[in-house]
Amino acid sequence: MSKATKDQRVLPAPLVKIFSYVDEHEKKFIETLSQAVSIKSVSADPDLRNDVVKMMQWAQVKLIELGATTELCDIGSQVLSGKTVPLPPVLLGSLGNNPKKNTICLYGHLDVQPADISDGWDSEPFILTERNSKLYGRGSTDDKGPVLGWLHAIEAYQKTGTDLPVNLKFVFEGMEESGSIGLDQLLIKKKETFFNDVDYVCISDSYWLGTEKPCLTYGLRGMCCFGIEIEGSSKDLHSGMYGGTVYEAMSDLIFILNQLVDLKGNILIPGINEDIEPLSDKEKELYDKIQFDVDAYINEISASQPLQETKQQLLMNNWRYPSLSIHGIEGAFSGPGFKTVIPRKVIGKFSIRLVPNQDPLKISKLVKDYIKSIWEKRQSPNKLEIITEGDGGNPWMTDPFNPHYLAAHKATESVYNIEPDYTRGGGSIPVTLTLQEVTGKNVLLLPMGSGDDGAHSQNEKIEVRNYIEGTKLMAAYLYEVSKIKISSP
Ligand SMILES: NCC(=O)N[C@@H](Cc1c[nH]cn1)C(=O)O
Ligand SMILES: [Zn+2]
Ligand SMILES: [Zn+2]
Repeated sequence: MSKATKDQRVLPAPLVKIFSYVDEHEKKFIETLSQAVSIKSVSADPDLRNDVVKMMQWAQVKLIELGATTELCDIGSQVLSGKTVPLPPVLLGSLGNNPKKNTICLYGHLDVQPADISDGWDSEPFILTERNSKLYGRGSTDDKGPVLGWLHAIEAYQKTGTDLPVNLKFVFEGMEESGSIGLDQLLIKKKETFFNDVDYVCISDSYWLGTEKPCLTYGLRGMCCFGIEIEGSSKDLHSGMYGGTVYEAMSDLIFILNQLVDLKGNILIPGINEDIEPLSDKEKELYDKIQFDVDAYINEISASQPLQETKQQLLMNNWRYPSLSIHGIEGAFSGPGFKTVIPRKVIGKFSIRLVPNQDPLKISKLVKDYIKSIWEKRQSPNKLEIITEGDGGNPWMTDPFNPHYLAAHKATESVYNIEPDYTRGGGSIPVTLTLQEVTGKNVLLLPMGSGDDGAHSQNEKIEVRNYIEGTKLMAAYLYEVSKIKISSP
């Protein structure tokens, strides 16, 4: 038995039951997301490291409840803000080992970006709050909602008595928002064992371009994070007593930060654009076809105007050219009012998003050489140190015209009754290229959330529609990907 969807597209019979189950369990699925959001799994904060561990253990219980075999893998420790802290374990899981079924590896992350109501949230970031069919909370869309989507899609198969048509391998980490430190080494170690029978990899950790049209993501930028540490004295100083008598660390830092990028976003580091792939006519055409409303994009964030005039230029700048962003200054006074102090040590933090062909190590060297050359000119007696976070993340891009993307395309049509757009993303998921390399198989990025979800920002949310239809999309994807005939080598 099968059922026709709105525009008479025929929905395969197992999906009819599964979709109904998902609709009937909307409240329960939201409640589970609310539990996940309540765990403050901020990977950047050493004081919250236990919460990230708790989050990983919570997810392990969920996988076990679905019948998966699991392992929490120790990946060592890191030095964070001067303290040695253990890295959160990576959760690996397996469900099913039928040699006749395709094996799909699902990756997601359970750590989140920092958040505090004082940053300007309208409700507590770690209490999932529903307003106008939108679920607000840190991690709701990045990436706890999508991870739960997979678990709920599997539950829907099981509870409706539908045979899960694929074997699954799970890779859930707790350090993605902090450079995925330690993950690559573990995955490379497991290449011949855990990953040896994987046929496809799917990651749900990107977003639609806009708010209405579903997308399949086929490219991501990479990333390098830097800290410029300048130390001027052994303690903060009264600016009345010491102002005019010492070389100030903050002025040195601003001098450097101001020479990284110009008003139009051009990166001022010599050689930075050397390896960027030239734009072909074929690629140029792709940007014309994409549905993207520049005004809506800019209005949604209440910015005054875009950096580029046209849709095409804006998309290219976000997807195929590198960008440099300055994020903050550790050690600088940032509270209300005036604290008339000269900070003793400041760390300016910035990152560069990298594009295909750019190598994080090469870029790192260019950046360090450039900062040293500026520092030389400054002739300050203060101490300078350049800090990097991990090894940086590689950019990733795939050719989406293959059976795997076609399966996701069909799944999208089953749920949304519309063909997805094929888009790239400006963000980074460092593990994408590693998963492609350790499995030797195609990686698909299947977004659940919408372009205005505000990941990393105040009032991050996922719409109930995206959460629930996205769960159906994952179930439909597992159905479609199971149908791909893979010839044995
Ligand atoms: N949803 C993916 C994501 O947000 N990734 C982060 C990765 C990151 C953060 N710090 C270092 N790497 C991103 O900012 O793109
Ligand atoms: Zn994410
Ligand atoms: Zn993120």
